Amino acid sequence: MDSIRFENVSKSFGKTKIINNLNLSIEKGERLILLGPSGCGKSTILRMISGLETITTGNLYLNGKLANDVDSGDRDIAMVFQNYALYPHMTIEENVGYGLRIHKEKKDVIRQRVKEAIDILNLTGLEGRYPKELSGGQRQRVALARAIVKRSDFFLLDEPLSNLDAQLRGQARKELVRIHEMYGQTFIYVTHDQIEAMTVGQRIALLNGGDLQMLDTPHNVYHRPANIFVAKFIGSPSMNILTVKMDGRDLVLGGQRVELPEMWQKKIHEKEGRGLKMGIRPENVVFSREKGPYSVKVNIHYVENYGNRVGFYTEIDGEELISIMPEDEFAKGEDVYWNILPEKLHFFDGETTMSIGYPAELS
Ligand SMILES: Nc1ncnc2c1ncn2[C@@H]1O[C@H](COP(=O)(O)OP(=O)(O)OP(=O)(O)O)[C@@H](O)[C@H]1O
Repeated sequence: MDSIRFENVSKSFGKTKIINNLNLSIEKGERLILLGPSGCGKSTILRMISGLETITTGNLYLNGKLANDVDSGDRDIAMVFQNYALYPHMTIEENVGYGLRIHKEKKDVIRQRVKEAIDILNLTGLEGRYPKELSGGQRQRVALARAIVKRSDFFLLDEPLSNLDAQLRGQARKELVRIHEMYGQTFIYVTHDQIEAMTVGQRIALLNGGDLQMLDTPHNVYHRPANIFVAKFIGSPSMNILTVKMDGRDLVLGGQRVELPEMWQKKIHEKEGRGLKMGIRPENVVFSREKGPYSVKVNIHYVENYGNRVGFYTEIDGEELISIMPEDEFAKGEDVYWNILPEKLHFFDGETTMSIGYPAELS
């Protein structure tokens, strides 16, 4: 049975539609990420699950039961917010146990669960301090401890790491996965950080402008993007997208022709006549001084050294193409071959922007 199910759910504020006919089924115990640009409706979805926001049309089921009109307090939910929302006048221990006290749990149960949460989150020794006496990372762990003591079915996290610096975020990501593995609750995690999405998620729901763009594993979202939006949103620098044309058996780009292997010929010809966009990730763009079986000549316009790798920029018919390679091999102004790797290509319908799919040989 699914644990959370949105069925044709829309949400409007006044006349503005924020969520557009959402159908989304989240499995019990799953770690699902809601990812998308600012304002796409991630927090609104989380708030509808928690009952802090109403549903305009459609149905929401929690553990198989219609929950549209169930009060927030009657949904078995723990939430962690971006600003942690700790009570400043309560000690850490009091903050962590607060939800249990409100629910009138027995004193020894509260004591035991609070101790366990404080241990798990490495807060031992800080029990008597107040939130203002903690670092950002410690406060974030208190917010997590306060949520896990509730042992709720649903664990909702709204950008819980966004106030931490990059190093702490890396540690906290592992911490979150560890906690999920310990308790196995259904975990819904809102972020606009693609690294967090890729590393924490078992599945990612990628949204844009209130529409679900793709729901799949991090691997498939990265390697088999459903459309150009998904392809460009995930990955940094983002996927190169070039406007190309097929002429007979040849792919035409930058006035040059490359005969593609048979597997792509079939796939592309099924979709002919609608304009074609070709995608390739920067790490799969290989430049060389030697011509390969599928090559076009390009001129390097710009070189950027990132320390552990180097970005080479070129243009094809006015569209930018970036290559990320391990070594600083080529100079600005140099002509090189772009040796195209057919198994690393993506093709999209130029009108709908949807992926045309992949040859059977690559699936
Ligand atoms: N109570 C409200 N009244 C009117 N508009 C709202 C309300 N809450 C949210 N919105 C609007 O709904 C849209 C989606 O907001 P939401 O907070 O869900 O986005 P988000 O994807 O979580 O964004 P962010 O990553 O910036 O937090 C935004 O345009 C926002 O301005």
